[in-house]
Amino acid sequence: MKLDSLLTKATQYGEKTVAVAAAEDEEVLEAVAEAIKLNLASFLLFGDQVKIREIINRNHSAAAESPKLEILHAESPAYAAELAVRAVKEQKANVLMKGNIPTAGILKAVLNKEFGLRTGNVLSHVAVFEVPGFERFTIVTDAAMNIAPDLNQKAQILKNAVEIARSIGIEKPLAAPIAAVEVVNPAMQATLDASALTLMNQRGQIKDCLVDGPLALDNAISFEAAEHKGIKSEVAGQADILLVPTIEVGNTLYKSLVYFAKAKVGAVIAGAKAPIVLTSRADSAESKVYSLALAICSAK
Ligand SMILES: CCCC(=O)SCCNC(=O)CCNC(=O)[C@H](O)C(C)(C)COP(=O)(O)OP(=O)(O)OC[C@H]1O[C@@H](n2cnc3c(N)ncnc32)[C@H](O)[C@@H]1OP(=O)(O)O
Repeated sequence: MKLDSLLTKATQYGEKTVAVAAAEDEEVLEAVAEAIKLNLASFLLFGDQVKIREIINRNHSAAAESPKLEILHAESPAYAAELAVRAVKEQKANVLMKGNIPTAGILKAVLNKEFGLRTGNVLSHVAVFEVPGFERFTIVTDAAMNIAPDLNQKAQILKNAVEIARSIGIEKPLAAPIAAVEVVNPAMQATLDASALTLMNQRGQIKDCLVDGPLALDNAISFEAAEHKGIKSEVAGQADILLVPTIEVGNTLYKSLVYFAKAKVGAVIAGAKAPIVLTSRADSAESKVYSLALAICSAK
């Protein structure tokens, strides 16, 4: 499947609004202008209004006059994050997007007890990849938020990924909890958690997906590798979701796919009251637009 299909899908959800925190950022505004051109959403831009206006007038004259764009001044990036988060909480916007503010800064606003977007669930990062040579999407979680999740957190991270998969048309995703080996080794916590998640799925504690693990990365995505090991599994060789054991594994896999495999990616933080787009400077403008499309598809 192609990430371009999400651009079409995202336009079919009626008018959605994205609140951008600290929007005074060249790359973020490039993605906003492109999203407006594609008719993906309307935008509330919180931040330094002089800088925002200057960037838009200089680089995006078509978007400058668009009724889909509103600029709301905030004295500091932290205050812009608070205002953007509040706009989502008050349902003036359906999606939150990070601008020129550190990741930890916006996540702290999202987790704020008074005005944040907590639901009681674990929030987690879900990345959807279009990998050259692979027909299906590959979903990696969690590459960017939860550092070393325990079993309970992994179960919730998986549920978040299943929701995202279903929002883009994968009705019953196949999920592989990834470890270094495909057998249970009591010395490797990832294999113990993977087998518990598999049983939780069989007992109906994790729904709307098929979980089988532990699987090593090769058995999860390659039929040949799985066959070579004699693994009998409905997930092996065709996993839609790769649930990684730690942020280091996920982050390295994410960056390997982008830099070595030239994969395209869109990603969101799921599990909050609304999806959150956390782009970084290193992301391409295309990737930022895919992330916006993914967030719009998964917004309630
Ligand atoms: C893949 C490309 C993009 C990247 O490379 S991004 C770079 C890598 N990512 C990162 O550096 C972020 C890694 N994560 C973190 O730094 C931290 O976990 C994070 C998200 C900032 C939260 O840290 P802190 O603000 O210090 O939070 P804390 O642990 O003190 O907890 C404060 C309250 O928030 C809650 N919380 C933290 N993480 C949560 C989660 N995932 N889901 C739901 N709730 C969560 C936590 O339970 C705590 O609640 P309470 O105050 O005890 O009620």
